[in-house]
Amino acid sequence: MDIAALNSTKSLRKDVLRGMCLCFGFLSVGFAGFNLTVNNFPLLGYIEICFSIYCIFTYISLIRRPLQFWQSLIMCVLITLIVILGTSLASPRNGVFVWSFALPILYYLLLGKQYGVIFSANLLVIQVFILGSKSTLAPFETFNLSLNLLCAYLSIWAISHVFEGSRSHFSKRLKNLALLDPLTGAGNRLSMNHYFEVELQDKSQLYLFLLDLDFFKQINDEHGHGVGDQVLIEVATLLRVVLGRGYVFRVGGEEFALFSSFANEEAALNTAEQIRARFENTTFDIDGLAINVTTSIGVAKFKSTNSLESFVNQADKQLYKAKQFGRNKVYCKFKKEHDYETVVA
Ligand SMILES: Nc1nc2c(ncn2[C@@H]2O[C@H](COP(=O)(O)OP(=O)(O)OP(=O)(O)O)[C@@H](O)[C@H]2O)c(=O)[nH]1
Repeated sequence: MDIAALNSTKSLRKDVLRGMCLCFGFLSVGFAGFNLTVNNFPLLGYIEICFSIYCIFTYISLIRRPLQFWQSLIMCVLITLIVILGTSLASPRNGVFVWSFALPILYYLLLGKQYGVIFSANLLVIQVFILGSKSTLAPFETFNLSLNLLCAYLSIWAISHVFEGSRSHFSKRLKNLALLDPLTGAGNRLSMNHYFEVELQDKSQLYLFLLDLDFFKQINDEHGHGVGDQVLIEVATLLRVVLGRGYVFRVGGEEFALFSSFANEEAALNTAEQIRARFENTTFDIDGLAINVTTSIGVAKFKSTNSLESFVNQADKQLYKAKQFGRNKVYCKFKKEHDYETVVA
C-alpha cells in the first residue's frame, strides 16, 4: 500500500493550489487588461500581470514536483496584497473588497488552522481600517458597509475554521487507523515499512531489536485475554519510555521491533540489555493483579546490502537463539574481524 495516499492534506492542498493558479492566472490577465485600459489603475494592472505569470509558473511546477509549504504561503501573501491594494486604490462602489470574503477559505484550505487564524484576522483588521477611512462614502454608508463586511466576513471565517478543524481531525484519525496498532498505539507493519523505506535517511548506525515476550500464552491462559491485552499496552508504553528516541512497532501478537541509531555496537547492546533488565525488574499492575513478564531480544546491525526483510530476518535468527537458549536473553551477531556471538544475561 502506498502510504502517500494517506496524506490527504497534502494532496488536497496541492489540488487547491493548482486550481487557484489556473483560475487566478486567467482572471488576473483579464483584470490587468481592464485596469490598464478602462479603469486607469496601471499599478494594479502591472502587478496583476506579474501575479498571473507567477500563477502559471507555480501551476507548471506543481505538475512536476510535490507541493512545498512555502508555495502555498507565497500564494496567500500575494493574493492578500493584491486584494488590499485594490481595496485601498479603488472606490468601495467598485466592489474590489468583496474578494476579501474568498480569502479565509483559501487560507484555511492552503495553510491550515493556525495560519488561517493569523491571516484572516489581519486581513479583517486591514480591510475594515481601509474601508472606514474612505472619504468617498457618507458616514452612515461607511458604518453600514463596515458592519456588513464584518458580519459576512466573520461568518465565512467561522465556517472555514470549523471545516478545516474537522477535516484535519478526521484526516489524522484515518491515518492513525491505518498506521497504528489499535491496541497498543505502537506503529504497525505498514508504518514500519514506510519508516524504513522513506523516512529513515541515514541508516549507517542503525540497529534493530526484535523483542518477543516470554511465555505470554501463560498470562492469557491464567488471567484471560483482557489482562493479556492490558499487559501488551503496558509493554508498548514501557518500550517507548526505555528506548526514548527511536521507534517502536508491533509486528506480531507479542512481538515488537525497535529501531534506533547508536554510536557503536556496545552502546546498542547496552540499551538492549537495559530493556531486558527493565522487564525482568518490572511488575505490571493490571487491575490489582501483579504480572511479571520477561523478554527475549535479538539484535541486528544494519548492513548496506540489507533490505528491511533481510534486516528483520537477521534479528529474528538472534531472537530464535535467545528463545532456544533459555529466554530472558539478548543475542546478537556483529561482524568485526571475524564473526562472533555476544550473549547477554
Ligand atoms: N491478549 C492477547 N494475546 C495475544 C495477542 N496476540 C497474540 N496473543 C497471544 O500470544 C500468545 C503467544 O503464544 P506463543 O507463540 O506460544 O508464545 P509464548 O507463550 O510467549 O512463548 P514463547 O514466545 O515461546 O516464549 C498466544 O497465546 C496468543 O493468543 C493479543 O493481541 N492479545
